[in-house]
Amino acid sequence: MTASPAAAPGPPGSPGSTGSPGSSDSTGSSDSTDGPGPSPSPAFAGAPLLSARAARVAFPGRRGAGPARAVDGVDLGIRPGEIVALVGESGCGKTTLARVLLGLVEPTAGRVSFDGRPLDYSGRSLKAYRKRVQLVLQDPSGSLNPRHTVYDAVAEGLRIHGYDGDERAAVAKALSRTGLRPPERFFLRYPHELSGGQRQRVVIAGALVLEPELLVADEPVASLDASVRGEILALLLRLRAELGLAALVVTHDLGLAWNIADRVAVMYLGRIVEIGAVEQVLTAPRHPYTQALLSVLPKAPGDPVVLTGEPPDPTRVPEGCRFHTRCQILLGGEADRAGVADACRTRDLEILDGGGAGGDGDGGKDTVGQVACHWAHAREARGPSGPSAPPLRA
Ligand SMILES: Nc1ncnc2c1ncn2[C@@H]1O[C@H](COP(=O)(O)OP(=O)(O)OP(=O)(O)O)[C@@H](O)[C@H]1O
Repeated sequence: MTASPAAAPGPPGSPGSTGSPGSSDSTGSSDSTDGPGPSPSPAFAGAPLLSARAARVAFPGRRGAGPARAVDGVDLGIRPGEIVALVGESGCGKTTLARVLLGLVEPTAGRVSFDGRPLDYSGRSLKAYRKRVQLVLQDPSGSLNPRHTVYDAVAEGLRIHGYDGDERAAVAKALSRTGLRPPERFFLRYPHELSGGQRQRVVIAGALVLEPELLVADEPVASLDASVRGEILALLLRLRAELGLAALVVTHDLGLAWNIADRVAVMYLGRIVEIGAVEQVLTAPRHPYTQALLSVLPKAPGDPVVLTGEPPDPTRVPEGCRFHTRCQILLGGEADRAGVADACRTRDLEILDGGGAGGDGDGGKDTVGQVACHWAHAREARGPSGPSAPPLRA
């Protein structure tokens, strides 16, 4: 086991609460990485493994309200072996988007494709799809049945999918992959006999046993002690290195995104408003919303951006840029000075994500590459002599 700094790293100014990959738990496994910070991003080439194109999900609204546009025009591609972190405040649509990508919710518009083929929502092919894309939930205590042994918990997926190979060998292999070794020592244990980190490994083994190509991990370390978070992050990175496993990691925690992701997608009110390499998005954010999220981290430079205006409500998505009613750039007059205030109030932008390869300006009228912000585009088009970078305050 590799010793690692006690404090987690994270983007500049992060609280350091995530736990860096390589910190220890009692598992006796050997997950470690070369140290804190974003792992060097491999080059991801070729077509996305999993993609959403203009995906929308609208739920019936509360009485008297319009439909809740939980996912409202999302374009995202995840390439084989790539780890994408999906971040944003509570209620922005992260879980709904994750459920769309898992095939648990059929989009009301747009489409999801896997391996180049649109998802078929009829029973049999959906079942086959769900083998290839597995979910890891945030709370191992909640997702493990206390009356099931580790063996049964891990074998459950095999039984659901009618696996006809050597079940015992498959369970042992999955447990081994998560660092629970020797696996047989864990077969007859119950969840209450395990540490939190070991329970999360069992949950991950239950996902791995079907040999998926992509994991959707919903807050995978949120319920764990800081001391074991790093172990689980290191495990996910090791699985990517060894198995080429891709992952979408849904999280509120920008420190976690920094530690694990190749790219970060920032979601606001049902739509991805910025996406890019983790180093770029978390150290040089282009969207005012991303800037605001980063500004409230405890050690962030400058003053925190206090977002004013109506809290986001998916039954009342504003006309124009969906962030404009709270945008510190528009409200502070910067957008006027850049000559884009009218566009902010009248035109929303939709990101076209090529799964890591896209640049800006690759779309049609109201679509852009990596940041959905008129002001950011105007500023960047004018270069260093254009309007200055925003102060990180309201
Ligand atoms: N089944 C549903 N019926 C109606 N509205 C829903 C339903 N599921 C989600 N919503 C609404 O859709 C919006 C997005 O919810 P979602 O759970 O996807 O957000 P989230 O970003 O994952 O939030 P959190 O981080 O708190 O889990 C919320 O306003 C939520 O109230």
